[in-house]
Amino acid sequence: MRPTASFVCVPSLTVTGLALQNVSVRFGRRDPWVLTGVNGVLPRGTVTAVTGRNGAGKTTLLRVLAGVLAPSRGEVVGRPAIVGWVPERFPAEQSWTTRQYLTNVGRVRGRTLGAAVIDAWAERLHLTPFLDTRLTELSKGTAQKVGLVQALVVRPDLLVLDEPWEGLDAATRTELPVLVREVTAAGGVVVVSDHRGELAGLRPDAEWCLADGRLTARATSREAQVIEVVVDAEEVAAVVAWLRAGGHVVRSVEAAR
Ligand SMILES: Nc1ncnc2c1ncn2[C@@H]1O[C@H](COP(=O)(O)OP(=O)(O)OP(=O)(O)O)[C@@H](O)[C@H]1O
Repeated sequence: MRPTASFVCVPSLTVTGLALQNVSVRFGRRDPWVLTGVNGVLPRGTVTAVTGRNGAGKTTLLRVLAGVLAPSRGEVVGRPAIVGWVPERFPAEQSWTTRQYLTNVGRVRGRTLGAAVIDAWAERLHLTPFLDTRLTELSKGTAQKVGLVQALVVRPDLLVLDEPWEGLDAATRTELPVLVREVTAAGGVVVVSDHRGELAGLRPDAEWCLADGRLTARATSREAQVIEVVVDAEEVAAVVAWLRAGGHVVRSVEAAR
């Protein structure tokens, strides 16, 4: 049977800010409520972690935020125009090659993604050898990386990541916090779910814990320390950019004594 095409695709709204207002979800009229009256604000330029045990409703909440699931009650206000949605399992049952898929992602989202843009993203996530491979022939981890790229390549103002570590190799896991901070550095909102305690590297600004359909939010306390770093003069710009992308504050740059 010919594989069917499916994009990880979300609706667009042109509004500012992002908040959940009394959001409740159940999947059938007789089903139990998965989320009950959830409220929360996601400020621009921040990372929010959604935690909770298996079945607590993390994926459901993320799908509502991304706009791929309509809440039964309540609403999401201020969803930005460009949303990157990374589902827990990338739908790889499609006949396109990686390059064709990413090109079509751009078309569906109203963007022309030139070969150079796709090549650059592929190189960054070590996907270059797989650009001409059909999605159906990719390993699970490689398909997950395509899932990551399809969300990032459109430069999202809201990036929603559902258990993004699943199946990723060590190099991509290390790169993930840098990718996330590039979105927040541009003023974007990032929401990420986790049930295995892998969030430390992302250094989220807030944690939303789900239990019994309700949400407990808390700001994460991060103790700051100041370090002095000596680098070659020609590397200053690159190192400053890298530190900022990682969410660090660069206080000053001065000549070494
Ligand atoms: N499409 C659906 N139809 C019916 N019930 C669903 C559907 N999607 C999720 N559920 C139910 O909603 C509840 C929450 O599921 P959800 O996937 O949001 O939890 P989760 O916290 O992401 O779990 P996990 O950590 O295992 O991924 C579960 O009881 C699940 O069975």
